[in-house]
Amino acid sequence: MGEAPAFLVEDLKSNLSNGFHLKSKGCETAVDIGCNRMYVIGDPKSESLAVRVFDKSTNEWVFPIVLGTKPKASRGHSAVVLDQDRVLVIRGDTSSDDGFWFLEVNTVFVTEQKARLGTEVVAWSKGVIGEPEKPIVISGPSGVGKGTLIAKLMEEFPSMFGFSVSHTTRAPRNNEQNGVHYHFSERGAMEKDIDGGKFLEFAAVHGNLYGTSVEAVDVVAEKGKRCILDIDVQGARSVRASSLEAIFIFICPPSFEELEKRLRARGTEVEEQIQKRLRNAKAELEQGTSPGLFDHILVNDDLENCYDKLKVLLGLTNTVKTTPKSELVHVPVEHTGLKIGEKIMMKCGAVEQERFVLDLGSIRGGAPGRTRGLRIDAVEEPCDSELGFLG
Ligand SMILES: Nc1ncnc2c1ncn2[C@@H]1O[C@H](COP(=O)(O)OP(=O)(O)OP(=O)(O)O)[C@@H](O)[C@H]1O
Ligand SMILES: Nc1nc2c(ncn2[C@@H]2O[C@H](COP(=O)(O)O)[C@@H](O)[C@H]2O)c(=O)[nH]1
Repeated sequence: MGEAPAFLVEDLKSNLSNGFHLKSKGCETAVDIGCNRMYVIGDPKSESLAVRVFDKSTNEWVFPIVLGTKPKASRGHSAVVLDQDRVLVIRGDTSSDDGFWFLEVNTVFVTEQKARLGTEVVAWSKGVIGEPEKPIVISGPSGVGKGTLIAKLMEEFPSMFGFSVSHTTRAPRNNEQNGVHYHFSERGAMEKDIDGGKFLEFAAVHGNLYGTSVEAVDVVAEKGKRCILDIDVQGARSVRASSLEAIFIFICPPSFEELEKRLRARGTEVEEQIQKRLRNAKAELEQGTSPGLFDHILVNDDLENCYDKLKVLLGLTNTVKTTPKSELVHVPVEHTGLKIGEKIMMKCGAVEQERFVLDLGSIRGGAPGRTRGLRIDAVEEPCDSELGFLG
């Protein structure tokens, strides 16, 4: 689909038949993606960018289920239809690290959710400039030492890594805090959230439900940190199949006997649970060490030795690496975006001196995660006149 810059609510009024009246003013943007569908983004009463759909074939409003972390309402926004699947929403008065959001209306993920939920669904995916470091998925049987290794990593590199706090229906252990080690949840509430599409992955593990919410990963990314997920093999397989590109590491015990010893020595499980976890460990070890799922396998024999190997494969030896921050660009309240091929030509401000090009040519991912690989390029002067847009 070609260029389709945003138009404001006044335009929408004149486009809608049957005298439909919109009460709100100015804070809404309507985009027509074809197929008799008009998406209205924004609502002055809402703290986030709300979405509703006008079905032109029935002249009725549809209020979709909105999945993903929603962008906060901003002082002005615009929208550019990218294709029949996605709309790029540009928030005004923001910096570029929170300025570009994708509203997915027909992507594979959204289509699946529509079929599953039997209703209209849209999903937000935040646009990330550049190539952030991939999240790290760590799996392995219970008691192998995943948590111990992760704790060491977080302690040595506190500004670099953030832990994805999972939800679980398991009861907390004595030393565990809600919201820190897990979000301890009622099964019903967790199942409802799973049905509502709030989870990136979930699995029944040792008789309880565990899952990674999209928000858990977003919270870490929001802090500019690299996300670590401690999840079981089933969860790792789901993440592999999702749009989240991650590094997958499987931790093995030196022997089954040692695994049992560690699990017992930890003293957190009753005998029945220990037996269950050891039974499950056999299958996990088989799946985890078979080719295809994990990128790296580490044997946690001597803890320090294993930790050193983990640091080597994460490129952390010798130097404390900091994630390079791409240069931030300010997106003012007044701005316009025009789609030309894979690029969005941005002109900013009342006098339109600030200009840049948002390059979508390498984007990947998308809901239920983030859309990565956006690039901001400076505008080269000759293209102003060629494009007849900026000059
Ligand atoms: N290399 C090691 N040698 C000896 N003991 C270890 C080693 N690594 C971890 N441990 C100990 O083993 C026990 C289990 O470790 P940890 O709790 O980190 O396992 P886990 O894989 O996170 O388990 P779970 O999946 O049940 O959360 C802990 O008491 C920990 O101190
Ligand atoms: N699929 C998922 N597995 C998870 C998640 N969070 C933790 N886990 C795994 O569960 C077992 C048991 O953990 P415990 O804390 O009860 O000992 C362990 O293998 C974890 O890796 C999750 O969000 N999804």
